[in-house]
Amino acid sequence: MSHLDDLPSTPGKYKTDKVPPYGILHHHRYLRLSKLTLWASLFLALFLFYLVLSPPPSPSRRNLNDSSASAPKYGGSHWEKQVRKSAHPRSHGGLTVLVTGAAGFVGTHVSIALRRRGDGVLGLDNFNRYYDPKLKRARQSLLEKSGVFIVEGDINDAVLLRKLFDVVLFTHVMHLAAQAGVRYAMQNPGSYVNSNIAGFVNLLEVSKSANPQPSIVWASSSSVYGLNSKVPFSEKDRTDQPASLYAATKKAGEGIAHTYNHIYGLSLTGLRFFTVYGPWGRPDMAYFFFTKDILKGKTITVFESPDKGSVARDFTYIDDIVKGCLGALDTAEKSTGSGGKKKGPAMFRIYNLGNTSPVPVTKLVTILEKLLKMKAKKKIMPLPRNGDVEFTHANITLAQAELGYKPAVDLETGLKKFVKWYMGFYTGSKKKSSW
Ligand SMILES: O=C(O)[C@H]1O[C@H](OP(=O)(O)OP(=O)(O)OC[C@H]2O[C@@H](n3ccc(=O)[nH]c3=O)[C@H](O)[C@@H]2O)[C@H](O)[C@@H](O)[C@@H]1O
Repeated sequence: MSHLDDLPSTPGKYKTDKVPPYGILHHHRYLRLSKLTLWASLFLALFLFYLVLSPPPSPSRRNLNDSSASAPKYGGSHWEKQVRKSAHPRSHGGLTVLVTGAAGFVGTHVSIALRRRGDGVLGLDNFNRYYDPKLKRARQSLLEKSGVFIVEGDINDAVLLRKLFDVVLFTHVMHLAAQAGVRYAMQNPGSYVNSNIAGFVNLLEVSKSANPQPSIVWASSSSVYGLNSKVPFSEKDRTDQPASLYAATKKAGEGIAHTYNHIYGLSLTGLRFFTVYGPWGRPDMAYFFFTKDILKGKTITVFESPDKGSVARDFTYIDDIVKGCLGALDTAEKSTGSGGKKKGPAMFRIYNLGNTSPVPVTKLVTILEKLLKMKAKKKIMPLPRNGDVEFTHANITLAQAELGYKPAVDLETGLKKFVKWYMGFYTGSKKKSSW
């Protein structure tokens, strides 16, 4: 057995042996060992010297989703000024909100709504390439016009997050940055773990250590109901049968959030969104790419359930979702901890934000055909085993009672607004939507 075998596996517990006081043989062996130790120390010193001198790895390189391999785009007095200005509320008593995923679909709408009513909003987004970053950049321009600055960075970058909390005393975090999409989870499972689990934990870690701790509202998903067949879905129903990795990471997020609420006194509110759609939406969602494909004369695939029935979704219009998000922010109590220490129990809430009227996907197609004045080329296919569930239907009693949430837009009205925006944005049609 070499002396190296004696090294304990736990770092920091290693103690050097004393000089053996016996026998010449042992003495020679000791001299050889001392030389070895000397060389090892020299090598260690050089290695440490190299570590001190070499720059830390760029956070963007540690991040699977990041769109750029360049150095982080933050820091400096000009940057800090922009951050402070954007986060500063214009109205007395306004909130100071960090919106993660601000260049995303829901993030853009929520940021603009907050800014319009006088709250301070700072955006954070990594502009990844899950879908066309040009759309995200267009949303960014829109936000800039409203006075919302987006910091380009990742929720996994703890140094950046701590910096933001140093510069601004956020009262709230609206956490919308996530790897979305149900079916893509089969292609890129790591991205879901990276954003929806690791990124969320990173944000919670930084938030729990902040002083004051912010109140956090975050996006969960209707997909957590998975194979639950009891309708409409109520927050009390079982959520232990996810049908996709996406759903599993969103469900994990709810458990993780509960832990941080329990241990650190963070005020946390999870919103289970039900298939959100509307202007500036996500191109990976069916209503969006159906529109694109119908206009191009391309065949669309419409899934049907195993009993040949239609698959249905509780499609929820973006403006209704925004009202639910603002209601959640406004009713969120303060976190009770500070600097990583819990001082008392804090609120933990979960709400469904749906529309309460599921619509078959076949009906969605019929409405689009009418609005686009074009017949869709349809291919009906049995629902593949790709994570999709057959239907969703929200019970919103709780959100109605506690957040004042009241969805008001039906699918036809909402799609009309979406199509108007789509034509204006992609085809340059004159009939542009308001923003
Ligand atoms: O409610 C939610 O939590 C989720 O809503 C959507 O997920 P999903 O409802 O699956 O929305 P789409 O991907 O737009 O699909 C809508 C419907 O169209 C169907 N579909 C989709 C794609 C396709 O080619 N054909 C088709 O019939 C799906 O099976 C589904 O019933 C979002 O994409 C998720 O990010 C979100 O978390």
